[in-house]
Amino acid sequence: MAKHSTVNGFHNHRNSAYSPSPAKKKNLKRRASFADISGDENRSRKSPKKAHGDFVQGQNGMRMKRMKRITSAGSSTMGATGGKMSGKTFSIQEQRNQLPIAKGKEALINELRENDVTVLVGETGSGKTTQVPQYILEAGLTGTGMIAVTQPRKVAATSLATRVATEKNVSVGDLVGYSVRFDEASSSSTKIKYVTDGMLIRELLMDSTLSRYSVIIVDEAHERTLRTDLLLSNLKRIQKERNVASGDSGGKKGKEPASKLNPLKVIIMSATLDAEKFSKFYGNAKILYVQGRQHPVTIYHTATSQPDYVDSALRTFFQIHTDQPPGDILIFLPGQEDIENLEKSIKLYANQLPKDAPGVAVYPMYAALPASQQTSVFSPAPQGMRKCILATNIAETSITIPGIKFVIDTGKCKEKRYISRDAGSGFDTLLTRDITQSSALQRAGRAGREGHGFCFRLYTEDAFKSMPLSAEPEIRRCTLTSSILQLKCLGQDLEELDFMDKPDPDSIGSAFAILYLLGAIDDAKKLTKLGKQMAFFPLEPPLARSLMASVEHGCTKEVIDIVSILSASSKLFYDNSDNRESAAEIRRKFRHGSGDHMTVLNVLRSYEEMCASQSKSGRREWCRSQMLNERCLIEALDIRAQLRNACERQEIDYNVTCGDAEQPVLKSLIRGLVHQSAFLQADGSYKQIMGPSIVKIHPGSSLSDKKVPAIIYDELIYTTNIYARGVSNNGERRKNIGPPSPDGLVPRKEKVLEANGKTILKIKVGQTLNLQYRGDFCPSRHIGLEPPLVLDPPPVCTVDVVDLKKRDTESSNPMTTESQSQCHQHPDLLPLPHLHPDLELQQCTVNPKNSYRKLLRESIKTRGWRANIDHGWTKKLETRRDRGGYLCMFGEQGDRSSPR
Ligand SMILES: Nc1ncnc2c1ncn2[C@@H]1O[C@H](COP(=O)(O)OP(=O)(O)OP(=O)(O)O)[C@@H](O)[C@H]1O
Repeated sequence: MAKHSTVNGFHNHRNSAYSPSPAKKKNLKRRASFADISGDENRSRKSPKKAHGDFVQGQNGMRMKRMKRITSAGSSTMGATGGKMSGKTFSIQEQRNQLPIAKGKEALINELRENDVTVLVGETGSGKTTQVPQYILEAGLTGTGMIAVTQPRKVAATSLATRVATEKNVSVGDLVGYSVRFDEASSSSTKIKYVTDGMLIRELLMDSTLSRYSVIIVDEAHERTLRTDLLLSNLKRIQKERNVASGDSGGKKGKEPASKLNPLKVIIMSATLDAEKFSKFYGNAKILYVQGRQHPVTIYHTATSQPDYVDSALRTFFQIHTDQPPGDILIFLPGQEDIENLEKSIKLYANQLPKDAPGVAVYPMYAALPASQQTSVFSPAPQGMRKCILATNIAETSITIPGIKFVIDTGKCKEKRYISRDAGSGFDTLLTRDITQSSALQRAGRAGREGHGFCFRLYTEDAFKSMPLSAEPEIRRCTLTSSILQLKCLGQDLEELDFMDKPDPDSIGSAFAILYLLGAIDDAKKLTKLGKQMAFFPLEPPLARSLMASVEHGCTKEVIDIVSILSASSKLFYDNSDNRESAAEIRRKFRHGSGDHMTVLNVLRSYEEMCASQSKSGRREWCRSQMLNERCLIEALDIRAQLRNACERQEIDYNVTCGDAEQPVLKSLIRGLVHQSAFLQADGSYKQIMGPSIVKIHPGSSLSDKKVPAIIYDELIYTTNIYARGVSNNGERRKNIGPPSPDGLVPRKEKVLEANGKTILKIKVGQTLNLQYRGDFCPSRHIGLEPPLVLDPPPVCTVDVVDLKKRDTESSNPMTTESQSQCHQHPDLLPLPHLHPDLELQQCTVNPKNSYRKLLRESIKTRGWRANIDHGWTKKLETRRDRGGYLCMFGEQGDRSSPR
């Protein structure tokens, strides 16, 4: 491979076997409690002193030299297996025995037996994920319980279960199974279950101590997904309940179980983990280290930085393809768009290669693709072709893709991030950014699974060194709505949980506001009956709320269809900027005037009609001709079956239909997407109801060429602009609202009160005031809880009046307890904000933005009202200092806009 030092200007800085980065080595030295189960005596002398626990010498330990010998022998004997089952089993067993972790098996088992919590660090490919569960099972550490191995991604969970089932010579779902969202393969004989971390969190709702499991292995913990963090926190709690009589376990085996519950062992694993941090979180748990990897990976860096990483990946690919021996290539790119572009270019240039050159089979791999298409990458390349997989970081951890010898790493990824802008009013979006050192090591680790591998990094070694060691935990950068709801069902408060890293108070405030709007919590932040029902469905809270609303509106059948499509992992309309217009033309017949939600319903209806008369190939052809993603439809039907099942258990009749009427469906959707609404501005753009962002309708939407007064949307994506995707018209809805009357929402006119010669106005204005949420945010006191249902009348019309003189008495509350509860039950209306008796009034000088003022003026004019809104009333805003974010505006008498 010396030749590679010139490829695309690459430097081979490490001609030796792949080794931990300098930063990682430094980390290892800092360890408090350290045991080397590889049994390398030389290393053991260098290891730092243990802080507690014994230093364990692997009984079957191996030395580095010996490992290298085994390594090279192994690389030449392994490969895609085939032939008879017995031969295959033998070869796989041989393969297992050669894994670095196998040499320390005895020592590892002893450590796991001794410790309730263990942090296990081992290089990629050392055998942690596939072997540790099997060792535990073989050693009888599980008792009658099961072993759960968590994975951040579905594809990893399913492919690992398949691999380990093969190693055990059983079918998937038998001794070895998996459970991922909307898919499960397990039975009463399952002892090892690969699960996504999200699924285990869901299991907590049913069984708060996860009593079915004796061992829970949290794999790839370095990714620090939100769910992993929730799990880590809960596992700590569960161990306290299950393992020890009282106090902190300190990661040590409890002597006296507190109850009859079986004790739980927790193992935290990764190749690139800040082991000390995890150890500390679990009371200085034991850290074990597996030295070595089965096959070396040679890493190359570019001599200069490569700003056009797609072009650079293209050139590197063809240099490998034309110069290097057989072996498949895995290219890491940030997202779908880059993958599609590179796929096109590779196919184009591959056609121009000399006739005798091997062909190229390109496979894209990203989360939005259907599961079956994702798993097709595991099949061998067609005869005489080189497989080229273009993947996002979905392929970064845990998985072994047979045949991969070369990895090209662009050094970029997309990261979900909460765009806060103004606190509490942001949204999650995917942003392209540089990867971390952890990711780079994981990506390199995908080569060298079956033999010597090579990784070409499209960035310099200096760039690698300047990357952060690991990513910011998701809990610090994403919305917390779903997690808070799930925790509420467990009787837990996110703010009070013991996390490795505390979540951001602004994100917590925003999540509470949304849950309150959805009716999942009340104004004391208590879980409502409705919230509990919502959490029962494996859906994001907004979609779960829409489903619940459909019961009231008599359209459960239609809403389940729509949310099933929205919950599928791939997109129904699979197009890009090149074919968008032609695709829109072809799909015109499905288009519904109210927007994308009814449009997808039309598609699903047509698909089902067509399915009744068509064969499998006929269906595929129909979808192809309509430019529809059949995988999404198939998955949606599967999800629908599960949602119907869940409905049955909740005693909800999922067959209730509204026929062709769209209003009930839209009403239900609006109820769930209440916080994802925007209204038209004079310049044709849309302004968020909750939040200050200006958004445009995505060009792929059926409403992109329309200007409706208000919209709801499924998601916002952030590119050159902020685009709303999955858009429907919220306008029809407004006509139905009318003046808020019975149900305790007394018409405002009658609520005009005077206090000390002043008319006191309470105005709900949405979050346009840039108010800050705080950790102890109380939604009902928040002026920003304006449901879009009251868009018309526009925001100024939602003026409510509060008698400040009476604010200390119960009657001052514009909503009595009774009326509040009525409101909660009312499908269309939410309680008006009200003054709380213990509210201390403060003044602050937050003014609405000019744009808001302009909007008010226009709104008032439209309704034929008189108002002098530039004067006076915007000047004062009541707020409570420690809470921020409330409340009332005052105006001099006469300032108030009032109906004619
Ligand atoms: N599906 C598979 N097909 C072929 N070989 C596999 C497969 N899965 C695992 N292996 C083999 O087992 C080895 C160990 O895999 P395992 O997933 O246990 O490693 P690991 O230490 O958990 O590493 P990582 O953190 O990178 O997943 C791989 O390097 C590969 O040789």
